[in-house]
Amino acid sequence: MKKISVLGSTGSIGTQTLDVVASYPEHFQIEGLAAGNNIELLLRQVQEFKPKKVSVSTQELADRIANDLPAGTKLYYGSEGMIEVGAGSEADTVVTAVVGSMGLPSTLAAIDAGKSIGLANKETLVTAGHLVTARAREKGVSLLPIDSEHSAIFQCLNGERMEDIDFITLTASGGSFRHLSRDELKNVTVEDALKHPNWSMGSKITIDSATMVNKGLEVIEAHWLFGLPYDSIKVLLHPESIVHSFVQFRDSSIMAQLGNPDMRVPIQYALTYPERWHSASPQLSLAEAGKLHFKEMDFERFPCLKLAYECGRIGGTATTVFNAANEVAVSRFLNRGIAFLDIERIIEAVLDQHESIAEPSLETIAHSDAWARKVAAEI
Ligand SMILES: NC(=O)C1=CN([C@@H]2O[C@H](COP(=O)(O)OP(=O)(O)OC[C@H]3O[C@@H](n4cnc5c(N)ncnc54)[C@H](OP(=O)(O)O)[C@@H]3O)[C@@H](O)[C@H]2O)C=CC1
Ligand SMILES: CC(=O)[C@@H](O)[C@H](O)COP(=O)(O)O
Ligand SMILES: [Mn+2]
Repeated sequence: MKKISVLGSTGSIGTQTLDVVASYPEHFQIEGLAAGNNIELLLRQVQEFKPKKVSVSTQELADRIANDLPAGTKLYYGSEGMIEVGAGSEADTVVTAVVGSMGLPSTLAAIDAGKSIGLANKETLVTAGHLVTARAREKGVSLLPIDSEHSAIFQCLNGERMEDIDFITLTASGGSFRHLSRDELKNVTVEDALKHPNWSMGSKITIDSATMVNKGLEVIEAHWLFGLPYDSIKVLLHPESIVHSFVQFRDSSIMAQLGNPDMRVPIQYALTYPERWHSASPQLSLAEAGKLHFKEMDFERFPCLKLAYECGRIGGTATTVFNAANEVAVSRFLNRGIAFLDIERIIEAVLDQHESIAEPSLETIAHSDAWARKVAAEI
């Protein structure tokens, strides 16, 4: 029996993780569930999966559900609550499915407690990749990628030697506005931005996909997960999202991982690795897919990707600030406070005011993250 805790159980990745768990009740057991504000869904999950520990974002929400929990379920709240549900549980694997750099403390705590990490929360690696990967190495803890592109690369690298890699390529759908010119982006709406062509995901990552920040975050995520220099990480437009990513080796072979756009596949792989179990996800038919398309990335059309590479190459707190400025800008856009193109304008303006600090401590990262959020909120 594999014991699992899910941080962000009520979100897109969280609910799909529980779908996978529910399809193998004899092999998986839920130890802990952490949600933000969606207490109705959390309570339904508690009834179904009977976790020993649950957490919500605030004390007020905890008070509201305290009497609705079964006697054996312990209740926590806030950042400490998430740590309790992950690191403080009996789980073997903690799935990090919250959004944003707020997932960093609970991820680090879970690593310190020796838990395997099913890593969806890419912002933690962008914010503090050197600390997360160093701690995981020190503790002998696996960081198993859930992000579809990174799961693909991880699968392609199985049994391979790093010195045989020429480069890896992350595929990008192009997002909701891939058919629009930069001029046409001026007046796009939040509703249109939230219509991803291939994937059904949470709102923040869907906006990141439209700005191409998501691919930028993923380039930095790949740098930390696979230890590759930025020159060896490429991005290619692939509108169908069927080839999830690929590796090009020095003997001119390419290894790719393909499948329908369905996150239950990489989630399940992270939970069953190194085994492969039957999946409820429909098999991909290449005959039905017919043609697959690929196109070079246009960095002028998608300047946020260029910015992400620049920050990655600078290193230190540059990526922390890139991520934090983006989180604030996306939230302002989703709240209808700014226009779509203001997202990239804000990220750029915050970065212009930042001098990167190399090899930052956790304290320096927290300080840079907070500084970037304050500046991004006031632009
Ligand atoms: N969705 C996808 O297909 C993919 C997502 N990812 C990454 O996975 C992560 C999760 O994304 P996604 O599932 O789309 O996001 P969602 O917005 O769908 O879900 C976010 C989850 O985080 C919870 N949460 C928010 N604030 C808090 C808080 N203060 N305390 C505790 N929990 C909180 C939410 O709770 P509540 O709803 O209860 O408020 C929810 O459960 C992101 O880092 C994303 O980049 C990566 C690849 C694919
Ligand atoms: C499902 C997943 O992994 C997302 O990160 C997805 O990749 C978003 O799609 P694009 O960023 O390619 O539009
Ligand atoms: Mn992805």
